Formats: sequence, structure tokens, C-alpha cells
Amino acid sequence: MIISVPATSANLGPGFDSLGLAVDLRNRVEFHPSKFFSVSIKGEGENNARLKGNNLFVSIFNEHYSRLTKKKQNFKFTFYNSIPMSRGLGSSSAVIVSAIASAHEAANIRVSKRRILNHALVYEPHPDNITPAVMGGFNVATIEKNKVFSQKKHLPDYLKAVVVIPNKQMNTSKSRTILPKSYSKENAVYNLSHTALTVAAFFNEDWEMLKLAAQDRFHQKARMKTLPELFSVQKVAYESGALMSTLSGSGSTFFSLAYDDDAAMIANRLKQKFPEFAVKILDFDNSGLIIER
Ligand SMILES: Nc1ncnc2c1ncn2[C@@H]1O[C@H](COP(=O)(O)OP(=O)(O)O)[C@@H](O)[C@H]1O
Ligand SMILES: N[C@@H](CCOP(=O)(O)O)C(=O)O
Repeated sequence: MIISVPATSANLGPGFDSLGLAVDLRNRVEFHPSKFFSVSIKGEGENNARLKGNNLFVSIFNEHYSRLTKKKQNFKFTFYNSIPMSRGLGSSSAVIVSAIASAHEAANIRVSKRRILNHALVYEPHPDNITPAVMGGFNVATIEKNKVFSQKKHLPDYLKAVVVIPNKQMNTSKSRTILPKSYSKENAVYNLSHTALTVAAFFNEDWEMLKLAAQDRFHQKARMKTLPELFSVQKVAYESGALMSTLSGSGSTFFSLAYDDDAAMIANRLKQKFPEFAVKILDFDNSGLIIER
């Protein structure tokens, strides 16, 4: 059995903790019961010894497996990781979602995606990454009484993501500590109206509206200042035809959305100007969590 979960780009400018979409870059896990516990990692994190001993996936998996079965069982886990860690592409959400889904599969208990999402909220209290990780597509999400309420929009094939992935890791919880504790009414209204416009533009497929809509006064600037080259990344992406260009999650990745026909040129310009950063063109993902039995 293989369980896979896509990378996600959260916030999308003004939609702090509420907007996110999924891209076609997946972490996969295979597992089966075994006499001895073992972890093998291929791809991202394969040289990180810490992940063999103290692994977020394993601790969440064990918690759910013992809750569901009241039993202890060793498993052999093989991880195939494509999502870079702490770069604003939702690696922690992917791990949380796949661990919860895997534990249910291991316990032979069928569970809805919505339920997996609500379990995931316990480990990641903002819903903007976990929602597209589970559901795929573009999502707007909120929390009421410890549950996620969300709406999804499928993303068309003629759009691509162009992502610039710096080498620098930005830990999400640390990056949240640099944000202001409160915002003025003016800035709150600014973000509220821009988030609403971004959501409407996605649902109405008014892609040309996104550049104006996806402006933020809550978090981007403060975070980008820790890696100032990101201001130039955004400028070059827009000059080269990006429809929107925002910090991905808490960074350090920069996410741009573009028409299929423009994506290669945008990526080439970004590669040329920022040879020190990885640049990838990705499809959007509309599936979210996939369980292949
Ligand atoms: N493939 C993985 N396997 C195990 N743990 C992971 C994996 N990916 C991410 N993590 C955990 O999530 C942490 C990164 O979380 P975070 O800083 O929120 O990054 P991101 O922005 O990518 O979600 C890592 O330090 C690690 O504890
Ligand atoms: N809304 C969160 C999103 C964090 O995304 P990540 O991919 O960096 O974990 C935030 O802005 O802190």
C-alpha cells in the first residue's frame, strides 16, 4: 500500500492562515507490519539522522494506531520524500496527513478525508496547508469548534506553478514569532478585502485579477526581510509574466502562478538571475491525499 500527500503553498499573499493550494510534488510512504521497527528514507531528509530516531510521522502514526487498535505492532516504513523541509511547501502538513491516513489504513479502518483533516488540525493549528494537502486544489479554510470548514476549487491544467526554492530553511513556528502581535484596523481591512478578492478571483477564474488581489500587509514583508533576495525574485517573476507571485507559506520558497505558455520563460529568467536557488515548474494537484491499496 502506498500513501501519498502533495506539497502545498499557503497564505497566497493576504490569506494568512486561511488560503492554500496543492502542487504536484509528493511525499510517499510504504509500510507493512514487521518483527522489528525500521525507517528507511529516500530523497529529502535521507541524510538527516534525526529523522530515523525522532520522526514526526512515526510518533503521530503510533499515537493513532494504538488509539484505533489498542494494540502495539512494529512496522517497517519506507519514505520517498520529494517535499523539501522548512521551505514553506507544507512538508510538516504532508507528514501529519500521511501519518494519520496510514494509521487508519494499518488498522483497517476506513475514514473520510474530512475526518483526517480534523485530526490533522490537532498537530497543525492553522488549516491553510493541511486542507489542500488532504483535498487538493485551491482551498479557503477556517476553524470553528476545533473543526475545519473549507471550500475547494479545482485548478485548470493550463495554469502552472513556478517555485523558487532557496537553500535556506525557515522553520514555520520560529518564523511566526517575528510577526506583529496585533494589526491596525486599516491593515486588517486591507488584508480582509484582498483575501476576499483573491478567493473570488480563483473561483471566477479571473487570473488577471490575482496580481492586484494577492497583496499582503500581515506577514510577507517581515519574513522576506530575512532573505532580501526574495524581493527581487518577486519583481523578476512579475516582469516575466507571472499572474501572482507570493511568499509560499512562511518561506523561504517563492511561489508564482502562471499560464502554461509563460511558465518556461519565467522559470528561465529566474534561473538566470538567481543561479543559487532551485527553480521548478510544477503542475497543480487536484487530488490531495491518495491511498493506493
Ligand atoms: N519527510 C519528513 N519526515 C519527517 N518529518 C518531517 C518531514 N518533513 C517535515 N518534517 C517535520 O516538519 C518540520 C518542518 O516543519 P515546518 O518548519 O513547518 O516546515 P514546512 O514549512 O515545510 O511545513 C521538520 O523539522 C520535521 O520535524
Ligand atoms: N499560515 C502559515 C503557513 C505556513 O506554511 P509552511 O509551509 O511554511 O509551513 C504561516 O504563514 O505561518
